[in-house]
Amino acid sequence: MTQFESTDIFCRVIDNFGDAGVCWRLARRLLSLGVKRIRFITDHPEVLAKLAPDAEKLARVVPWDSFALEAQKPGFEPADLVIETFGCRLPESYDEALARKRALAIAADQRPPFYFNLDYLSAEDWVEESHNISGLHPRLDLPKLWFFPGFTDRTGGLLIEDDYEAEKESFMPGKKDFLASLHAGPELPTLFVFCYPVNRVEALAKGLALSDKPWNVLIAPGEAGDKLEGLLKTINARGDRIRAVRTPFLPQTEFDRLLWASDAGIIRGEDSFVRAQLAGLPFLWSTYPTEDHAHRVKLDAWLDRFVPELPASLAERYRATSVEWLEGALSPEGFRDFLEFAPMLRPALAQWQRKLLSRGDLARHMLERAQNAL
Ligand SMILES: Cc1cn([C@H]2C[C@H](O)[C@@H](COP(=O)(O)OP(=O)(O)O[C@H]3O[C@@H](C)[C@H](O)[C@@H](O)[C@H]3O)O2)c(=O)[nH]c1=O
Repeated sequence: MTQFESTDIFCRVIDNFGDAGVCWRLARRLLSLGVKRIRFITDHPEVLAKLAPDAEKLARVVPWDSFALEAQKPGFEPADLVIETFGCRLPESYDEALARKRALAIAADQRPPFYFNLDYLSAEDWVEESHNISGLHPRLDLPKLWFFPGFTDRTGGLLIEDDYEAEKESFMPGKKDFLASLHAGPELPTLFVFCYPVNRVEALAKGLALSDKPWNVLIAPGEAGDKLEGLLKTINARGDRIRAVRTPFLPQTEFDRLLWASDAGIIRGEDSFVRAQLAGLPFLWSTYPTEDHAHRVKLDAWLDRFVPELPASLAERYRATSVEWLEGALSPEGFRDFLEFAPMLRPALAQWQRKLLSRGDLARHMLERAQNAL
């Protein structure tokens, strides 16, 4: 669908996997929509390599510093479509080359390059006001468009593969085999846990022990997972009811399987949060923790949008559990309660998922926006 031949995506990794995770998912979407050449410029290529061992086959992955030097050389050519992510600030040499390319194109009456800043996801109201707003470079004649992902029609939407539903459908008959391949019990209810070290996994461990069912617990790699695994070992020493499984770090293209195979989840950050919603998985969100407590604002904003989908009997229960989990105040009984009511969240989550799908895909919206500017 695209008239853009080349794209440069700039990705700085603050920490963890979400920055590269979102940028790479965007890159894959753009490739599937017909963008031919992608340069993926990142200060942490090793994070990308973990998420996408095949990245080099699909894009040219370039370390940030060497690219900044490359951009200073005569004859350097910026892409037609340029995507800064999360306000990561492009090398000055690149902005200058881009401004030159733009000026030349305009002088020759040709299509100028298009420049986005793709920002973080939030359900807060201000996002609608800030989305799709153009700003100027402080020094150069170089406009840039601020694009925000989001949950409403007045935002850019979410990254959603065209074949998302088909992939899920073709996975589901093999769900038990997948669980068995992870050494989880194929017949047991399954909880997936991917959270931060600040989150109080003690409540999870004790709540699982209180549940009247034995559970599989798929524990993602990381410090919080190490702690949960240790706690579950102690609990199992007293009863051996919980099947704790450390999952390997799966390539991003396989990450959804963990969600599809689960009955409930603890997810985090931005990308796994979106994927859980697309999967219709009952979850508690470990919002990325920040010192200014913006994580609580983000959670409340999302709950304000989602909770009205729930029947009255569940609405406050889900909101309170979500907030208590984020604030480290959830009791073991509260978590056991979540495990019990999680299946009842499914119909509302399915309705929410349909709404998200109907809003269309962020990458497609970006391409349409850039093309409409021509
Ligand atoms: C556990 C696992 C995750 N993943 C992927 C899924 C996601 O793309 C990525 C995790 O990203 P997230 O869910 O966003 O969580 P995250 O916590 O890793 O990412 C972040 O959150 C952002 C909001 C912050 O800005 C970032 O700085 C960063 O901290 O890792 C795999 O591909 N395989 C795996 O096995």
